[in-house]
Amino acid sequence: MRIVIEEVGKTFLDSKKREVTALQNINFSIEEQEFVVLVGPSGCGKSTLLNIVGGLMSPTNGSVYFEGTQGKKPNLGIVFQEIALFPWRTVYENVIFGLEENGASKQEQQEKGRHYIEMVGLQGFENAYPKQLSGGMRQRAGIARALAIEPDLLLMDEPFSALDAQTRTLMQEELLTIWNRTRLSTLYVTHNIQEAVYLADRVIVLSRHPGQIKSIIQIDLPKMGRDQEEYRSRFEQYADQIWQLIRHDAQEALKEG
Ligand SMILES: Nc1ncnc2c1ncn2[C@@H]1O[C@H](COP(=O)(O)OP(=O)(O)OP(=O)(O)O)[C@@H](O)[C@H]1O
Repeated sequence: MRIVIEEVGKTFLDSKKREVTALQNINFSIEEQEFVVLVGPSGCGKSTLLNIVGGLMSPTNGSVYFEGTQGKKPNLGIVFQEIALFPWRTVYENVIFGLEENGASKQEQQEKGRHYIEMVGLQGFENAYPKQLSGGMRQRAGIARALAIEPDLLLMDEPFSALDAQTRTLMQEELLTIWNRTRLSTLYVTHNIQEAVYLADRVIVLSRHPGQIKSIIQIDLPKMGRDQEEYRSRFEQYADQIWQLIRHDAQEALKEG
């Protein structure tokens, strides 16, 4: 599905009731089967924008259109950094949660539950509870739950940032493999530039105060296997280009704490 973000702005009131413009004049689209990554320093409005696209927050200005839904509510799969699994449900029960909510038949729940548990590599853990799983496994379960409803758009907000570096690298690889099988339109938030270049078809770089689009960069590297030796120098060029765009804002963010 194609999603259009048009003239989106968001203003908050801070603790002293002063207006803070978190987002201003945001225009971009997420094309059918496109993986778009939002990147920018702390406080540039990445999460706010993701929440607005996901309908969890309303914009002060502008709109988000889901093309072809004819006014019907789009189906959204959401994965957050904090693993929001229900602790009292098993992996299987967590994965089929959205299907139950959508009124899917028991047979559909079973088929899709099994399919997506297998896709994220959690077969054998269907009856485990979240507390019995490692952080990486919990994130896999969260991803399976988001995928099971076969969403029109997959939204991911720093899904791997609480994981250790090695698990994170492995999960990035797995996410690409999963994405390659599902080809879902995806909006992914990170402040990790390497992760952005590794995953994205396009990287949207945000500046802060107010959060605006600084640049949109198409990553012209093959989608799979970008970390191979032959692409290393182009990979690093993209990463450097993005860092140069963010550097000043990141320094300012650091000063403000
Ligand atoms: N509910 C709120 N009330 C007031 N200000 C808010 C609220 N939510 C966000 N903000 C402000 O809006 C700006 C953008 O915040 P947001 O969390 O979207 O940024 P971010 O890029 O996701 O940051 P980080 O990378 O640190 O998570 C910040 O200045 C933040 O303080």
